[in-house]
Amino acid sequence: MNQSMNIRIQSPSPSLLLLPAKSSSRCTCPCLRVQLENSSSSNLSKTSLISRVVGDDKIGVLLLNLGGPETLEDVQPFLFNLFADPDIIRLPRLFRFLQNPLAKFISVARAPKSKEGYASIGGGSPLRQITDAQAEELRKALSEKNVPAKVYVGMRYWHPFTEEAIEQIKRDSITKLVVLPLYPQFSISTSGSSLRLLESIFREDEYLVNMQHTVIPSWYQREGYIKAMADLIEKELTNFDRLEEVMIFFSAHGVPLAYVEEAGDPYKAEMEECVDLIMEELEKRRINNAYTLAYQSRVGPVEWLKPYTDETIIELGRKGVKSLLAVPISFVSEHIETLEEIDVEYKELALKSGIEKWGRVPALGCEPTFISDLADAVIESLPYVGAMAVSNLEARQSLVPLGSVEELLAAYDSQRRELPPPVTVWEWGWTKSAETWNGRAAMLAVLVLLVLEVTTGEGFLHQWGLLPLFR
Ligand SMILES: C=CC1=C(C)c2cc3[nH]c(cc4nc(cc5[nH]c(cc1n2)c(C)c5CCC(=O)O)C(CCC(=O)O)=C4C)c(C)c3C=C
Ligand SMILES: [Fe+2]
Repeated sequence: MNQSMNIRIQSPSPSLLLLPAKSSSRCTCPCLRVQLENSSSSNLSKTSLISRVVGDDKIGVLLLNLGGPETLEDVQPFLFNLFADPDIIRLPRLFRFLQNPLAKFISVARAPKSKEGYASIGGGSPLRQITDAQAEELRKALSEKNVPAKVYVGMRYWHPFTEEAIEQIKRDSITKLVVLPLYPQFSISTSGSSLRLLESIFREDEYLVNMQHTVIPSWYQREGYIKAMADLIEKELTNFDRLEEVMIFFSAHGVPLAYVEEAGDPYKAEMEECVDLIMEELEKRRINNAYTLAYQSRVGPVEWLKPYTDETIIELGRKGVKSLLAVPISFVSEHIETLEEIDVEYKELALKSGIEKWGRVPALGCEPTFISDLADAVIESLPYVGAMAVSNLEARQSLVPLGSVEELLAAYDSQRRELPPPVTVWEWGWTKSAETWNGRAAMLAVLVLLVLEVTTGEGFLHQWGLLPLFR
């Protein structure tokens, strides 16, 4: 949808500038392009141009990520933070007051199963450690490209929280900031949620008003990233005896279907395009294997993006596929859903379903081609000085459809406003206020029942077999 998405969010103040993440090898980013074009006539080296862009500024890069529990005790509060996010559990405006009680309920109900998963991968998520390492490698890569920068990590649901990173950015007196979500593809539930939080922090902070900043909303189309993914797949294929018979199985984290179909989340379109680009790159290397894309890790009772990974594995086994290479595609670090769900659960399912040889491509982590490409993305997106930034922004806007992310978030919000409530009880009343109070009373009653169910282990959800849906 938005291969060259770039817009300026029209927020009160300050605005977040969203820039496209162009490929370094065919950089069309006007700010740098203008500079580089000028350079050939004035014989300035690329290095001195970059140092002119950087000037006396203190450059910061903020990596946004999900965060994960570091110990088993962290699991329930981490899940609470996740489910308390209105971009993860979407309640109609009338029922927003139930967001936290509901998050409490679901986090308590889900914690035992999640803890088992985290216990099986060593007692906690590796996400903080890996993201810190990526930040350090990115800092080094930027420094090698003559852009001295500090790189910060801001997690959405666990330490170091985005708020903590922002405080450090202020303490370090950063003057130019590039915001880089570590999700290759944009989803309302991941980058969207982090950017929404960031916008609310920026809006209320006087220091941040004066700091230039740009956002790279997604970067799945970058040549360096695509090549790095193709490299990993190519290497892993060599572990199979008859590599031309291996089915390349892209498994992406799912999102509820309504995000895409009703709220305009570009996630599915970006994911499909990303897979196509990787396969095109492999074809250039004469690797023409069959491939498929499916979605994993669904949570809760609603429909998610299909096909589901588990159902697809069973189907492939039934069709006689014998060798499968799983490729986690929506995330660039190892995490619970690669280490436990793919490596243990899906592998077991595949072997049971008749697949004889199973392989898995590792997550990118600190792979050098990838990190170097991220550094290029940052350099191409550096907020540029004063009026130049505005005129270049206008130039950029003429290259691409305007307002993609803004429209996306606006569409999402308006859809949320129009959503019918999850239960119809609030329509009992015959005045607005009666409706409101009827609704609140009914939801509270449901909550009390839910809490009783969780504490006693008995009740209507268990009877209807619904509780396991949260597990
Ligand atoms: C692109 C990646 C991700 C999308 C999209 C996404 C959406 C999404 N996730 C949940 C619920 C849970 N996610 C959990 C963990 C988790 N999610 C992602 C990535 C995406 N989520 C990662 C990388 C991780 C693992 C972090 C780690 O600790 O290693 C969890 C907790 C784990 C568990 O209990 O299974 C939940 C719950 C929803 C509801 C959602 C979209 C609405
Ligand atoms: Fe998730």
